[in-house]
Amino acid sequence: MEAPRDRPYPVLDPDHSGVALTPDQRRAAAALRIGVESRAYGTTLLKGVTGSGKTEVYLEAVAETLRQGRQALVLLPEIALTGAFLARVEARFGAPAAEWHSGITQSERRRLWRQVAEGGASLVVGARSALFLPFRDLGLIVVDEEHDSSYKQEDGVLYNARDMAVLRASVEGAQVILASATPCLESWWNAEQGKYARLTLPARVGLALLPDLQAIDMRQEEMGRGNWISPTLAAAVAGRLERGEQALLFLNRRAMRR
Ligand SMILES: Nc1ncnc2c1ncn2[C@@H]1O[C@H](COP(=O)(O)OP(=O)(O)OP(=O)(O)O)[C@@H](O)[C@H]1O
Repeated sequence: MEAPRDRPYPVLDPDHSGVALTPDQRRAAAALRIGVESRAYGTTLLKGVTGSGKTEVYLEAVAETLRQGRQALVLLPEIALTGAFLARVEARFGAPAAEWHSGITQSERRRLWRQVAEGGASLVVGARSALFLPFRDLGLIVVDEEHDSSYKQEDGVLYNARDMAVLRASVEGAQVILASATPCLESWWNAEQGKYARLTLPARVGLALLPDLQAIDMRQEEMGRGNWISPTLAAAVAGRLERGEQALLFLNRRAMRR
């Protein structure tokens, strides 16, 4: 007897809602739609500053995949698998996507595994291991924040989900979209070589302004012995504190092992 947990996922409506895209977004979405329509393999690097509307654009490619009756997979770095993204997908397609990550229960896993194989799950949002699900007819893989180091599995079987996505898509006749504001060098090089198509969203949507950025060249700084904060940075922080404001310093948590 079929257990209730093995019921199919709700059907997503590719035309449920959507924002009016900007001309840059429209151009990028049209190129991605053509790729999906081809039902053939292809990889596109979708580059755009934070807030340039990359997600809206790749959701259009997901919509086209659904129209084609094929399945789509959106990979997110583990940490980004938040309710906010799932809520956004649900608002776009009128029903929730299937979720795959380490936090779901064993029975959900079983349900998803079976439904993916039977075609009862048309959109999966997941962490890197979702790449190994037995999709019946996979038409699109989106790797969001493709530069993120959490796509690298470093214990047991070593692999990078970004590369596996490209490999799987080439086997399945599917499209890959690598989305990032700061693509990794490997993807950039593949685009330069013409192996990947490249689409760029040059501007933020709406009135949002980019912050002022300044790179400090440490070779030009007069660093005291044992000091690792440059005088320029120290002065910038002090200036903010004097004005009663706050400052936040980020450190890279994951140092590359040598
Ligand atoms: N054409 C549009 N009209 C109105 N709002 C839009 C449009 N495109 C995107 N937005 C909104 O702008 C914000 C940023 O868009 P989106 O998340 O797609 O950008 P992004 O490039 O994917 O950002 P990130 O790099 O942070 O992932 C979102 O709140 C989104 O709903």
